[in-house]
Amino acid sequence: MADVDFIKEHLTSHLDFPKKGIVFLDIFPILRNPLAFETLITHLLQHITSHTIGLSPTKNVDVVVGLDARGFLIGPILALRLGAAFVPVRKAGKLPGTCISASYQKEYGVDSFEMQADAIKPGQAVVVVDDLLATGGSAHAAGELVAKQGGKTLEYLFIIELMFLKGSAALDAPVYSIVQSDD
Ligand SMILES: O=P(O)(O)OC[C@H]1O[C@H](OP(=O)(O)OP(=O)(O)O)[C@H](O)[C@@H]1O
Ligand SMILES: Nc1ncnc2[nH]cnc12
Repeated sequence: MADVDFIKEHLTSHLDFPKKGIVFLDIFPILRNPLAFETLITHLLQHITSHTIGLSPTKNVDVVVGLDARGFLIGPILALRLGAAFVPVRKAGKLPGTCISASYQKEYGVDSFEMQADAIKPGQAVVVVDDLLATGGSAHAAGELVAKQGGKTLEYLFIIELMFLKGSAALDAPVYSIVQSDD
């Protein structure tokens, strides 16, 4: 698809960042180009509204959950255009008020995520968005936080999926990624 190729052209890779042996895929060149950024957002919205299982003409996405930090660049825009709430999942210690937490292992370390305790209401339909799926640890922890509040994750959305890490196997809902990387 032309739009996928156009998005792909704006990804760059950085060997040995942030640690030796990691090939870091950078999405920021997409955001530097307004047409590429618009293409990305339109692609994801088109996917959500026409393919996300659990949606129908009468059933909408209630909440877009975005992961700290690069999920914050995409999630709020999707939420606004869908007429949905945006809820951040942040690294531990960054959110005020009562929070729920979940810890996770990622491609290069251990971390803990938090969500504000009243952010999602039982039964709400949720999509979780981030820039990249690696081991699935981060997205799994986010899904755990959604489930703890009684939300229903319909789908996990990413710009890039590192296929060799098989992160989608860790998740409790379908995964959609625009670009699949094998190395
Ligand atoms: O599937 P996983 O193995 O959990 O890895 C994916 C996560 O790793 C990266 O974020 P990172 O933890 O580097 O944090 P940052 O966004 O604050 O840089 C990326 O943006 C995802 O959130
Ligand atoms: N290889 C990678 N590139 C960018 N972000 C990542 N997060 C985890 N692994 C990553």
